[in-house]
Amino acid sequence: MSNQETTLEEATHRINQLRTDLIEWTRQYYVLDQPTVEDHVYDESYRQLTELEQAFPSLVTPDSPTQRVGGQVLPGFEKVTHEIPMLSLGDVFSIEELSEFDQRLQKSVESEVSYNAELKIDGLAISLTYENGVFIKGSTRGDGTIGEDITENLKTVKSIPLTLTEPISLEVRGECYMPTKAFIALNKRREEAGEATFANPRNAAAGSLRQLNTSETAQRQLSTFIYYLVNPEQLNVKTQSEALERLTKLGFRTNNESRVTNNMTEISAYIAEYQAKRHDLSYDIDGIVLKANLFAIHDEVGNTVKVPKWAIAYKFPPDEQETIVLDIEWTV
Ligand SMILES: CC(C)(C)c1nc(N2CCN(c3ncccn3)CC2)c2cc(C(N)=O)c(N)nc2n1
Repeated sequence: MSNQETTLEEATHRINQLRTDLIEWTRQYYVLDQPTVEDHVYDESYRQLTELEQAFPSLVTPDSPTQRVGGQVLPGFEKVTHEIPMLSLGDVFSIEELSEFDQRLQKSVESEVSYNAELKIDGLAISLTYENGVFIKGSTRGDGTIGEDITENLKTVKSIPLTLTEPISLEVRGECYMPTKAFIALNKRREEAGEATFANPRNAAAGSLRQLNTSETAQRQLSTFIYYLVNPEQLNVKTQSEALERLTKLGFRTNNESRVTNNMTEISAYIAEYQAKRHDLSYDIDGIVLKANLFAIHDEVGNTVKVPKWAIAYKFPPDEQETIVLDIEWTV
């Protein structure tokens, strides 16, 4: 059927169906890592949606997948103030130090402290704000109080939902990262083009989000793991593990390897498991993050100026690969 014969009503119906399908297929592929349609099916629907939106521009919506390709060259990035500061994390480098942290925390609260153990993704911390379920602002952590508005770049990151499954207003925080495969391919392209390569995926992710040409960001295959719900009481969520489940239901990509641990034995087992599995993952991690699971404990112990007293990062020792590289650089 050629466009001039398509009435506005038919186009509206067709565009709505195409957009709904493409949003769901994007979620399955980029959020759940469980695609259900072949690429050519996705591509054909995407082509039809683009064609119809060009013929009927009034029918384009902010959450249409066609709005994710970027294409603007931004003059710069506005500053954003984080109303609730993005804290840093204290870190420890041994099980003994971790145990001291655990004992200190256990002593300072009545109840038994269980922790939500999470992989520490080696990316860039971001904040995402939604109003009535629509993505309206995304920013970098910056110095924790002032970050940069990178909304247009984050719209090109396919695992970030442009609309939530519920029309609620909230802020979430997480890590934006470049999967190892994308990092290797990017550095290969840059090397072939005679450009400088990135030292590691974290730098590559940071460089990709700082691109003023948003279509360049769109090609960098960035992904996200969301790990923090600001104001969990607003959603009547009591623990970190529950918050992650809620974030997943809302449409965010969360990391499946998180686990509630009830004592140092379980924590040590989690650390050993992921120190061994570290290089089998499709992304870089540099340790694990332990958070008191009950939010009531967060309120009870509070934060210091920079870091929460209810969370700690355990950093893995640099593995032999990193030290060898260091040696080579050192000798050179
Ligand atoms: C919400 C809290 C503060 C407990 C928190 N803070 C984090 N970070 C703070 C320090 N950050 C930071 N970044 C740059 C400079 C200083 N600090 C980078 C994020 C977390 C990072 C990860 C991760 N990487 O996978 C994670 N699973 N949970 C986190 N949770």
